[in-house]
Amino acid sequence: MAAAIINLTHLVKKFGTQTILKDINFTVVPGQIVGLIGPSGAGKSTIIKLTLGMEKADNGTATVFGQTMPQRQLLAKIGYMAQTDALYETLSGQENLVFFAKMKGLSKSEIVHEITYVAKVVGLTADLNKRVSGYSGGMKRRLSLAIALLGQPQLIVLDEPTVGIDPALRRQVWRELNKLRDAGRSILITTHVMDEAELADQVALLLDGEVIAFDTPAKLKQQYQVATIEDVFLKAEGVQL
Ligand SMILES: Nc1ncnc2c1ncn2[C@@H]1O[C@H](COP(=O)(O)OP(=O)(O)OP(=O)(O)O)[C@@H](O)[C@H]1O
Repeated sequence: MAAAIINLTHLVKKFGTQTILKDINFTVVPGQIVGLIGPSGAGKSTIIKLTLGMEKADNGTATVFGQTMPQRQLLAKIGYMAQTDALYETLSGQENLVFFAKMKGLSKSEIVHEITYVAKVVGLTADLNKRVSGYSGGMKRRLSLAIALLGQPQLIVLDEPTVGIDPALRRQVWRELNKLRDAGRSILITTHVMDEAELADQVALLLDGEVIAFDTPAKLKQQYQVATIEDVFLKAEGVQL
């Protein structure tokens, strides 16, 4: 098995007296899409922040490319889309993309090529010259996703990327994620959309501070004797089906 790109071992995170994450263990290997699902407030974003070194664990380790984050030299290898957009509202979509492409250290010719590609993936080509302050919520999410994809990063971490994205475009985004996975990239994605979780290679089911299941969607459905990932989720929560 290829070396893990993300490796989470016995992660514990507390906020005040509340233990949000009790013992989190899973890996993401090259050429794999891992979908992290769990109820609202379960700690999905917190896992991502611990992974990327934006929060500090109370116990356990999180490594990315074998190192504890943050590591400046690894940032160009990672595309991250946060749950809340961090965009320059007074700049156009194009100007935002150029800014972040430069931050990632892309060359002038790469910038032109990469912006054309990512804008097409998220369906923003025609809107690139508009100011972001005039974008809808969905357009802002799409721009954030485009920024995460810039520079063909080896690891892509997406926190609820398809909120506010219509079904046709969501499919297009997933087609692209599959292509990136097939090219050997690693993708960690959190989602509330259960039929989206079915598209991941491995699903990590987060409940009560632990990953209670980590398997392919097919195996999870078999294990829980249900037809959909939504039902796996409900059954795991103890809901009578
Ligand atoms: N900086 C913080 N200080 C205190 N509590 C926090 C902090 N960050 C997160 N929490 C709490 O930790 C819990 C997990 O939050 P988190 O955002 O990781 O959940 P989530 O699974 O991503 O939720 P959602 O799906 O609604 O985005 C929540 O109860 C939240 O209120």
